[in-house]
Amino acid sequence: MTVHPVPTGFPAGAPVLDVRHLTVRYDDVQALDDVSVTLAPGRICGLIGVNGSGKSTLFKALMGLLAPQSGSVELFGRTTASARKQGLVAYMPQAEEVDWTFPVSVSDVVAMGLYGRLGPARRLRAADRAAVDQALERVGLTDLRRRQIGQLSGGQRKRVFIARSIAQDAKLLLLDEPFAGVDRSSERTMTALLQDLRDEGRSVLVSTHDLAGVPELCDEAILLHQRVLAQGDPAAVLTHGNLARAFGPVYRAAPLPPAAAPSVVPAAASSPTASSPAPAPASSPAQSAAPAPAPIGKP
Ligand SMILES: Nc1ncnc2c1ncn2[C@@H]1O[C@H](COP(=O)(O)OP(=O)(O)OP(=O)(O)O)[C@@H](O)[C@H]1O
Repeated sequence: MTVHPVPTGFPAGAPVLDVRHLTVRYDDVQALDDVSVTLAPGRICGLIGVNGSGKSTLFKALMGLLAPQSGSVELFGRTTASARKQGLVAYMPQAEEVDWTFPVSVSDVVAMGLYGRLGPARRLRAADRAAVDQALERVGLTDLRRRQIGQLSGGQRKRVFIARSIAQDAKLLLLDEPFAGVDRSSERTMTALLQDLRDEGRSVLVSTHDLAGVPELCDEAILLHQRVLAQGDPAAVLTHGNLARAFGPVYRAAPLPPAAAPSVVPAAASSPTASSPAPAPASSPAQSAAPAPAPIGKP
């Protein structure tokens, strides 16, 4: 398959993701405070942070699923709505946000990645069916294509979403904890797959609690704690000092070198409200509406 890593006319070297001064609140909870990040084409960026540090909120803001109080998001130099309409971006929400009982098969879900380019009847043409088949084959799920989506293992479900983004030919993948609940073997398979997609010129923003896997998987990392504490080369970002700032007392009580870090950072690690380096400004306007859950039918 010929892959065009960025849309035609997109300036060479421009960031595919450009977030500036993004601030998001849920009523009295400050989730993101003045977050600015960029991502270049053909890069995998790990998004690291304690539970509650704002990772999922950032993904939802990038997808336009919630409205920030201030700041801007550009994907491929355009609005999120425009990038989504053109199928440039694919999003894998956290597993608990997906209704796995939805009566659709594995191949139905993968085909949903094509909806943006189908007519209102959503009838698949031969080329569309071929794209679904190729995507399923690429993630190793051809044999399970007729299964109801909920009848898959955790790792297989994650691969369905990656297949959907491949069928869609998304240039930017936003993956919220794709390794959660996935065994080591599936994690290795997914790591190789994401690196292949990266090598085709696609970009990936991936949140993970697996600190030990970051240097192998990622070209760069962002350490988030309401604010961006550090962004850059994983070795420069995942230092003792930065990890202690990001993870608080739990990390300080049992510091570990990144290479030997536990595969899952304890969920009991301090929340931003417990050891916030970025206290919420009292004057920020409140956001009362919770973001809409990501239905399985929307790429
Ligand atoms: N719908 C909501 N309404 C109110 N507060 C929310 C809502 N969603 C998230 N929050 C709060 O916003 C903050 C950031 O949450 P978010 O889910 O973005 O963190 P996270 O880094 O993704 O956490 P985790 O690693 O546990 O998934 C937390 O304090 C959380 O409790």
